[in-house]
Amino acid sequence: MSDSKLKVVVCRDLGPDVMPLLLNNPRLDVVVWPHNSACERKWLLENARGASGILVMLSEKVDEELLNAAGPKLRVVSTMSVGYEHADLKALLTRGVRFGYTPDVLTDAVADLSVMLALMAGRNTKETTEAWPNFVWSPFAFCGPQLSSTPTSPKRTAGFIGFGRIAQATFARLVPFGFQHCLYTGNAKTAPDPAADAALAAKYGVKEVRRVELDELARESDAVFVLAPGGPATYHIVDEQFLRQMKKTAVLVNTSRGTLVDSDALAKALHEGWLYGAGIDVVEGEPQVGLDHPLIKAPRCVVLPHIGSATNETRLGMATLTVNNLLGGVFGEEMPAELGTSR
Ligand SMILES: O=CC(=O)O
Repeated sequence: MSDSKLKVVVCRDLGPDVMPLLLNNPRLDVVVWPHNSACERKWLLENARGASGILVMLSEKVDEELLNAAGPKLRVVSTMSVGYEHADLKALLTRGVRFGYTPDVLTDAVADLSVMLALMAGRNTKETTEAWPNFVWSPFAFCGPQLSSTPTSPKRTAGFIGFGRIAQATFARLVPFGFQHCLYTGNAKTAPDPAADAALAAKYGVKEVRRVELDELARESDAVFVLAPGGPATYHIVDEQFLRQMKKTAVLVNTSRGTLVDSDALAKALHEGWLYGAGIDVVEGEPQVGLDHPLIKAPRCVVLPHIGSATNETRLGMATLTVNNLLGGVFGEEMPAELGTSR
């Protein structure tokens, strides 16, 4: 490596549309993990030495060990994710290392998938897709609760654990399904704000947007969406007590982090019919999830392999933003989405 070039380490090849932004930059020496799999820790620690920038995925832990291995030239870590539980922000801050992430670009894709999972959970998708070749049609086979409101059951309430950008985009999609009530749990450190709730209700043209306690949300919601960040504060926030209070016709959707839902409790709830169904994009223990995982075996439970943002448009947007964050940090310029400054 020539001394005048800045070294950047990239933990996944981001493909022909995005990699040239790095590879064609004459001021950079680019080191890329050469396999289509999660980057090996040993390789990362060895190659990080002397790097000015590191581009990571959710699978790479950004901790003291990695920052020490990189050393004092490190200026920026850029993650291709909106979540950042894998990064030790205190350790980054102490060293003055900037951190980029990918908010906003994935909001619509994850909101789309959240609604899709709510529909799939109520319509027995797991059982129906496994029905052939022994399926015999009958009038009430596979019937489940309807997500949209009906003349005989007009009221629909959505409950959101976490009410950030993705949750609000999800609610906007549910309004045409007849959801006139929106309940959400807020950050315990901030006070409820009825005026802000009334403004949101007016924005969506619905009867109610209201911050509530977890118990009321469990009792009143027809569809519960888990959309809060992971970490110790939200660990198993959906537990047996929560699930026992849900309506028997309700569905639960988790598109945030597997750790928010107690998998054993949810499996038991589905086996015993405390709620109707579940749509899960993130599970505890991923990506090492075997067929013996309690949620894979649970009835009326659709489990996807963490594909919330997996559309062509969104993943390309995320990859481009991640690289632009890296470039901004490495060259001491503005980063389009720097944690702490971008929102
Ligand atoms: O889970 C996905 C992300 O954090 O981007």
